[in-house]
Amino acid sequence: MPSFYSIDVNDDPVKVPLTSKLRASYDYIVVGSGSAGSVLASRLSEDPGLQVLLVEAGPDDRGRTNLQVPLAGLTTFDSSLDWAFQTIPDSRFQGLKDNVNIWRAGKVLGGSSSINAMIYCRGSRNDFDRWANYTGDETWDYRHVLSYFIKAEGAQGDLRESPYHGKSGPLSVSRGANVEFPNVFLKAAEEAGFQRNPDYNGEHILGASYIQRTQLNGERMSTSRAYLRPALNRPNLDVVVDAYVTKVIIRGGRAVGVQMMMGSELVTVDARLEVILSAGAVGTSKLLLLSGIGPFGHLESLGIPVVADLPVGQNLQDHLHQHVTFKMNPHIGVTLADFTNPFAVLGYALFKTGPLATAYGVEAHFIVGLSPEDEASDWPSLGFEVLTIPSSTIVMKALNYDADTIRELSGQDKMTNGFQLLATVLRPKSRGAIYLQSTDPFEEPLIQTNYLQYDADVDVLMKGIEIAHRIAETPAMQAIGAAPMEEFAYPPCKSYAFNSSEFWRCQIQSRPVSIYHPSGTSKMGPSGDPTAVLDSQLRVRGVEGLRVVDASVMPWITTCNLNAPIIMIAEKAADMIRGLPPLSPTDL
Ligand SMILES: Cc1cc2nc3c(=O)[nH]c(=O)nc-3n(C[C@H](O)[C@H](O)[C@H](O)COP(=O)(O)OP(=O)(O)OC[C@H]3O[C@@H](n4cnc5c(N)ncnc54)[C@H](O)[C@@H]3O)c2cc1C
Repeated sequence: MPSFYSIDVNDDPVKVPLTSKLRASYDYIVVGSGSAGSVLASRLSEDPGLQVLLVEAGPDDRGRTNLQVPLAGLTTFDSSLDWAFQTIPDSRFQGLKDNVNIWRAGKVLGGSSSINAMIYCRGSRNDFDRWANYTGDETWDYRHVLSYFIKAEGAQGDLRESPYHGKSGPLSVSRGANVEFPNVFLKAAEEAGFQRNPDYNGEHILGASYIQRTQLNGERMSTSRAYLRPALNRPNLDVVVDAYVTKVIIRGGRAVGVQMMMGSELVTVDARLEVILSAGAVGTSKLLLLSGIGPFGHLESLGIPVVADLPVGQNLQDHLHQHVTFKMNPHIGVTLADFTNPFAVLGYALFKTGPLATAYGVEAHFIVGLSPEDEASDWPSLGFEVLTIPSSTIVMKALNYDADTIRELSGQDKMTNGFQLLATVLRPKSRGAIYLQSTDPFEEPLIQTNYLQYDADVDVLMKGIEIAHRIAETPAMQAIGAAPMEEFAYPPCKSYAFNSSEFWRCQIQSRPVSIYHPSGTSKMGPSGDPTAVLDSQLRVRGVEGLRVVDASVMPWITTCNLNAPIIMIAEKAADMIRGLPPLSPTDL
């Protein structure tokens, strides 16, 4: 990390100490401090009559500049702050090192919200209406959950004027272009026949828009910063870090506590009311399975006594993307050199804008419904994250491209100006699963993605590639010299004519990459549905005192990024757990 990054952007100079002494028991134990867990711990401990423990496997996030300066977040990949889960090798994925996807996930206070690209996008109205129809619980419909999105949000700038946005919640959301390129992109999208959308979290989601970010004054707004730090002084909230939960203790069909490793010590803490798992889709699946809650046959094969026979780990969904990469002439985006460019660093230090304020270079969002019905009902199936940064060895390593590709493409590090359109399948048909390898809680789980199981998912990516090229051919793009990067081909695909459909099918099949949205592995559902793990109050079926609140609970993945909906889920869950009535629905 260059020394320039010693700019102090820590907003907690007092550094309230985290808990050092554990009590023997708490009313609620929340496992995992990510997008969901930090929200829950904060909201539950608003009631001074409740004692709450938040347990996090990773360290404190405060004082770490790379978790605060948006562009520097890239340096967390493959560091001790990244779980870097590996999927089961798939021989189709020859363009990836060892044929695996590496799933980035935050292992630190704030979880993945501390290392993500900060895009704030709630999803389509239809996503939530479908959850409500399926569960039979109307409080999951859009009009109800919108009240929780609004409660969470502290919108900045012009967003505050919209009734769809919240003004006084803890989670700052800002928008703004930090570099010039998104202006060109939005003009080009219009020239290609797509609508501009002034606010994809407003009345409609479809269209091309400037990005909205979980950011305040150019700094990252993780859930740790937004929710946890203001609550650290509460005497009824204890937070332990570097504490790895190994199982939920269940006695007589009731969750009564957790077991965790703290250093070399195995510690047990009791829960008087509930244990709440917010360890992310992978972490929560592992913990439930280790605790005897999962598919009977799988648990039995490992010799784990079965507490509840439930489809934990099944229904795994993720958003998969294909990079489409272009060069351009002017310096109107972000370049690798900006990391150390004194002007960029000084500009950020003084004004908190410029390339360093962009998270991984994402500056615009472009969301498309591919059929006339989806267009009419405002339900996307294809999305683009618009990255104003060219590809590079750093990016390719993060995506786990194989050594041949990285060697072949290493010349790109010298390329200064370029952009990437990440065509993403937003409503995947493919379903994967998470299993245990063994009963060792420290062993990696088995993650079977089943990516591209259905041609329909490949077709969405193909359509995305076509649209990306259409946009690059517009007058606005031609004026900046936009041109596809032929040399960005995965070597075996070079035998096909560049840009032919065979070429792109080959690229997609050999190198499909996640945007790190695993979800759905402990879905909520209606009573009597054997495919559901939770009821619509997020309680684990057949076990008392145990809930799941994180990405796992989604019956269907939402059609945009996941941080915002997970925060909404946690806000809503906090009211359920405290026995408060749900917020009234909006009339929007
Ligand atoms: C690199 C990256 C970029 C992304 N970009 C975006 C984006 O721009 N916008 C967006 O909306 N979404 C984005 N996402 C996705 C989004 O951030 C995640 O979907 C979301 O944060 C997941 O929330 P969660 O609460 O389910 O899990 P997490 O936030 O991952 O939290 C789980 C927490 O549990 C802890 N934990 C796990 N196991 C244990 C255990 N056994 N004991 C104790 N603690 C444990 C983990 O360390 C972690 O802190 C991105 C994700 C990544 C990784």
